[in-house]
Amino acid sequence: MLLAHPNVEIGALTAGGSAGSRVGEHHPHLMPLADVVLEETTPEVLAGHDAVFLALPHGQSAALAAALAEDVLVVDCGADFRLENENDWTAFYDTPYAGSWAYGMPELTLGTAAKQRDNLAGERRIAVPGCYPTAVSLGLAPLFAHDLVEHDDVVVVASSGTSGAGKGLKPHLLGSEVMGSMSPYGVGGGHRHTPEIVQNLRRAAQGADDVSLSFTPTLAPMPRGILATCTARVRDGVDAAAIRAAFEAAYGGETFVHLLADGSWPSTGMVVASNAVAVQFALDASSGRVVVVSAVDNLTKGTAGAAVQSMNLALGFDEAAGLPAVGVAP
Ligand SMILES: NC(=O)C1=CN([C@@H]2O[C@H](COP(=O)(O)OP(=O)(O)OC[C@H]3O[C@@H](n4cnc5c(N)ncnc54)[C@H](OP(=O)(O)O)[C@@H]3O)[C@@H](O)[C@H]2O)C=CC1
Ligand SMILES: CC(=O)N[C@@H](CCC(=O)OP(=O)(O)O)C(=O)O
Repeated sequence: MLLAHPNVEIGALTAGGSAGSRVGEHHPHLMPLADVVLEETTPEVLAGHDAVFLALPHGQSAALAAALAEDVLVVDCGADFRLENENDWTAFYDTPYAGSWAYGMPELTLGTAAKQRDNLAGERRIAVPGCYPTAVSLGLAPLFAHDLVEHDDVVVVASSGTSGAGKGLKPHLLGSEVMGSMSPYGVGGGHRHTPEIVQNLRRAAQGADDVSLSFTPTLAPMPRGILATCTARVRDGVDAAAIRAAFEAAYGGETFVHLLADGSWPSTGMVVASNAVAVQFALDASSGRVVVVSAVDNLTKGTAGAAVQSMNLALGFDEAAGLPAVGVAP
């Protein structure tokens, strides 16, 4: 995305164990960068850039960021600075709590009158959201902002492609284990994205402290994409027109988040390789629940796209610069 960005010149590209090798050995599709040699990830190598993107394993960003100048924009794709509450961090991560930064989800509605993008202009430290929290929070936030659902009866099941787990070797992620099979993980409140989603829904509901969530991730045999199916109990008297109005108020003017036309449902295929979010809902009158389905590409809107969009806002560029607004088909 940065290669296609009109305001960006790429500087140092750094790595861990791969330092010293060529970009083309790891990412052959990045042909213009094929012969660039990856450097060590040190404050010295990163110095002198206007913006630095970190995409390190959790817990490794804080020390590096602290060694970078305060006027340099640092965008962290890891979880290190996403959570405001130290107890939430220590419950799910095993490194010391490092604090929280401005949260890089511009379209998150904060009540009915503000968006998270208002908090990103001019920022120099930004935490990129997790991929599941992106799909789930953008799907549910308008309902919380407009007070249409009960806060304490939210159930989410979401499927992710395997690239969500990174490229490291993991026993359950061998091709032969994943292909032709779907499986749950982190069941029973065990996934570290649960507090991040709750934090976002609380922000949407302007600080409500009674939000609770049952979240179950599942691994799907596809390279990329997340499909989140979210349900919540609607408040008395809430009808489909009120729900549609809430989504239209939240996303009517957005470039990347789309409430689909009636009868059309999100799929991961329709957002692959784009920064788009596809959302649709149905009111299930028999159960008194609204069902919201949302789809994102975990590697675009779910990480790198959100990082570039956040940079654009922080540095005053066109918010959509360099970002693919539509995906590829078939
Ligand atoms: N994949 C996804 O869908 C999403 C990922 N994220 C976050 O983005 C970050 C990167 O994710 P992803 O690319 O999938 O993870 P990977 O595990 O695929 O890559 C992590 C990279 O970090 C490098 N690295 C590890 N330790 C160091 C170090 N000490 N110094 C410098 N580089 C190091 C490794 O480089 P080398 O190979 O050279 O050792 C490796 O390429 C993570 O924080 C992840 O949580 C966020 C949202 C979605
Ligand atoms: C399929 C898969 O394993 N997905 C990852 C989520 C990746 C991501 O967005 O999250 P972080 O940035 O918080 O790592 C997981 O469940 O841990």
